[in-house]
Amino acid sequence: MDDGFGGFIVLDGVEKVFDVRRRTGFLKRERRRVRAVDGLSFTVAPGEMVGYIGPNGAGKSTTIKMLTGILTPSGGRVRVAGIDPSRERTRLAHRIGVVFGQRTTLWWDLPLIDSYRLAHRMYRIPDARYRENLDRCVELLGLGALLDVPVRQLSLGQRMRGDIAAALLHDPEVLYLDEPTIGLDVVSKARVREFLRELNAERGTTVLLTTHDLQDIEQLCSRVMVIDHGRLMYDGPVAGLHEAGESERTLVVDLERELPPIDAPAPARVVRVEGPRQWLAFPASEPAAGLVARIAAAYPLVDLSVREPDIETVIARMYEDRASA
Ligand SMILES: Nc1ncnc2c1ncn2[C@@H]1O[C@H](COP(=O)(O)OP(=O)(O)OP(=O)(O)O)[C@@H](O)[C@H]1O
Repeated sequence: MDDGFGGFIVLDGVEKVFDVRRRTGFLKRERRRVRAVDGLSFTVAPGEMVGYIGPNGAGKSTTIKMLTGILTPSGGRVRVAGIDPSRERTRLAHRIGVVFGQRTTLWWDLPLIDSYRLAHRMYRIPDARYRENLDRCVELLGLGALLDVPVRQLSLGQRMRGDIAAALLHDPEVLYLDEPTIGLDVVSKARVREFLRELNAERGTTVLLTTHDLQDIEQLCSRVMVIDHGRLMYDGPVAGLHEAGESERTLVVDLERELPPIDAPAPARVVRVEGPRQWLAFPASEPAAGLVARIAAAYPLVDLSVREPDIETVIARMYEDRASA
């Protein structure tokens, strides 16, 4: 639903200030105001899948909490599906799903299926709809063999898939994901990403994704927002983020023997040599294939891998660029 302001999720000049009291002596207390979100405005259209990233303490969780109605903004206006989250938290709960990678909403000592049965009753999901959604999640997330296993016995990847299913049984139109791939192995990450891609494509679910893993964003989102000190620093395509931060990937090359630094075509260049291993930096916006082919043709190559830039580095470089502009 559009609320007349051109978005499904709308933030307009939103602020959140925390009053923090700190003990500084026997009877002394110091009051400090933390401006966690500082005049934040953005809109997300229905069906968009948007990355929401920033360094630690940037204000991401505070934003998500205001979007779910857990926290009330100190100023400005928030609307999700036309609903003011802090005023109508319960009504909104039927329209949104939330997954926190670091916490589970599942019942720890009970078999996985019991948490789903509870959600069925709590959200008053019609029986046929519940069955259909459960079957779909079980199939796509590979939960079949896990339904009767107590949650505490699940691996992190299994638990995360279980949590994602729990957030989707009531057919939410919006899904907030906070670090959904944190701590997962490569296979589990790929499975979670594939599922989210399908969910977004087939159901048109609007997704707001918070993560420290740049690959989550690159593989899932066409748009990314960067927040720092509670303010929006960047809002645009993922490729533009690399350009804005001039971020670089690293090609790690293992040669048969120790050799002088590889003669790489600019702007790629060797940044480190350790015995037969060499590290080459190259622009993240360019594919690695050409560089790899050139090196493979001219050098005795044993192995290679590509390392992605991390979000903190990309954002740090954005700052450097702005400071020197
Ligand atoms: N309940 C609270 N009381 C006081 N200060 C808070 C509270 N919640 C958050 N803050 C402060 O607000 C700022 C933003 O925190 P927030 O948790 O939103 O950041 P974040 O971007 O989610 O960080 P991270 O990536 O570490 O989770 C931080 O300075 C944090 O210490």
